Amino acid sequence: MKKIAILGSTGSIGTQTLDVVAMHPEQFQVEGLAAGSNIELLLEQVTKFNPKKVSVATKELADQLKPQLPAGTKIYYGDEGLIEVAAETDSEFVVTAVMGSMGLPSTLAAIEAGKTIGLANKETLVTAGHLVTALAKKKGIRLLPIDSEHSAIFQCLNGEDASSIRQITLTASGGSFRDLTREQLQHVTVEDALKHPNWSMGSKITIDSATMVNKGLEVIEAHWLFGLPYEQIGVLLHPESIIHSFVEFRDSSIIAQLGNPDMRVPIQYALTYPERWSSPSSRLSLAQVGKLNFKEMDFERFPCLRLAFECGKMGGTAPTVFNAANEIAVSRFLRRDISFLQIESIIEDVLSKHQVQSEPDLMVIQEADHWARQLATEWKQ
Ligand SMILES: NC(=O)C1=CN([C@@H]2O[C@H](COP(=O)(O)OP(=O)(O)OC[C@H]3O[C@@H](n4cnc5c(N)ncnc54)[C@H](OP(=O)(O)O)[C@@H]3O)[C@@H](O)[C@H]2O)C=CC1
Ligand SMILES: CC(=O)[C@@H](O)[C@H](O)COP(=O)(O)O
Ligand SMILES: [Mn+2]
Repeated sequence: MKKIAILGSTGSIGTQTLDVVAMHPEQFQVEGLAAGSNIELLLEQVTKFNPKKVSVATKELADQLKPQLPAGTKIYYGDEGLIEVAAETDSEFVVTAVMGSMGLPSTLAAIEAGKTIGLANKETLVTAGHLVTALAKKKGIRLLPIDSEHSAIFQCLNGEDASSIRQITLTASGGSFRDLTREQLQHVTVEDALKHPNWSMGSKITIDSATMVNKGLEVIEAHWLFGLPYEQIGVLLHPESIIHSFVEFRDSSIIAQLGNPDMRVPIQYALTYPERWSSPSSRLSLAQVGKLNFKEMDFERFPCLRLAFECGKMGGTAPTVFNAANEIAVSRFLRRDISFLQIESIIEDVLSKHQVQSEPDLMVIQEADHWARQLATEWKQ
């Protein structure tokens, strides 16, 4: 029986992780669950999975939930609560599925405590990839990808190392507005942006997909997970999201991973690695699909992808600032405070004012993150 903890259990990845757990009740024991403010759903999850520790965003929420919890479940809150669930349970495996760079301290704490990581929270690796991967290496900890593209690359590699690779290619659906011109993007709404063509996900990542920031974050995530230079990481537009990503090896063989878009597959693969278990995901019929489409990425149409490559290559605090500015810009767009195209204006403006620091330690990373958030919050046209 594998003992696990889930950070962000009430979100899109968190609930699908619990779906996988529920399909294999003899194989998993849930030791800890951390949520933000959805205490009704957290309580349902506690009733069903009986964790020993839970955490919520604030003391007020913890006080509200506490009287309803079974005697065996302890409750914590805030950043320390998240770290408690990440590092201080009997779990051997932690799924990191909170949204944003707020997941960094708990991910570091889980690694420090010797837990295997099922990594969904890509912002953590973008913000401080050098610190996370160095700590994982020092502790001998595996970072198993949950993000669909990275799970695909991981499956294609199947143990082969970076020296066999000519290039990896991450596929991109193009997001909610892939067929719109930049002119048309001026008038799009939040509701339209939230309609992803292929995946049902949390609102922040759905907006990131429409701006192509998501693919930019994934390029940086791939750099850290697979130890590849940016010159060996490509992106290809693939509207159907059937090929989740592929690897071209140095002998010119290409291996791709395919399947219907269903996050339960990469989540389960991370949880059961190196084994493959049966899954309820619908089978892919290529005969029914008939045809798959591909297109070169247009960096003029999707400038955030170009910015992400530039920040990745610059390194240091550049990706930290790219990510933090984007997190604030997306939350402002979702609050209808700025327009869709102003998301990229904010990222560009904040980056243009940033003095990149190389080899940043955790404190420098946190300062850069904080600085970028403040500028992005105050940004006006
Ligand atoms: N959704 C997907 O298919 C994919 C997601 N990812 C990545 O996975 C991560 C999660 O994405 P997704 O599941 O879509 O996001 P959601 O917005 O659906 O979920 C976010 C989770 O974080 C929790 N949370 C928010 N604030 C806090 C807090 N202060 N303390 C603890 N938990 C908190 C939320 O709790 P609550 O709701 O209770 O407030 C929720 O459980 C992101 O980094 C995303 O990029 C990667 C690939 C695919
Ligand atoms: C499911 C998943 O992994 C998301 O990150 C997904 O990749 C979003 O797709 P696009 O960013 O390609 O629209
Ligand atoms: Mn992805």
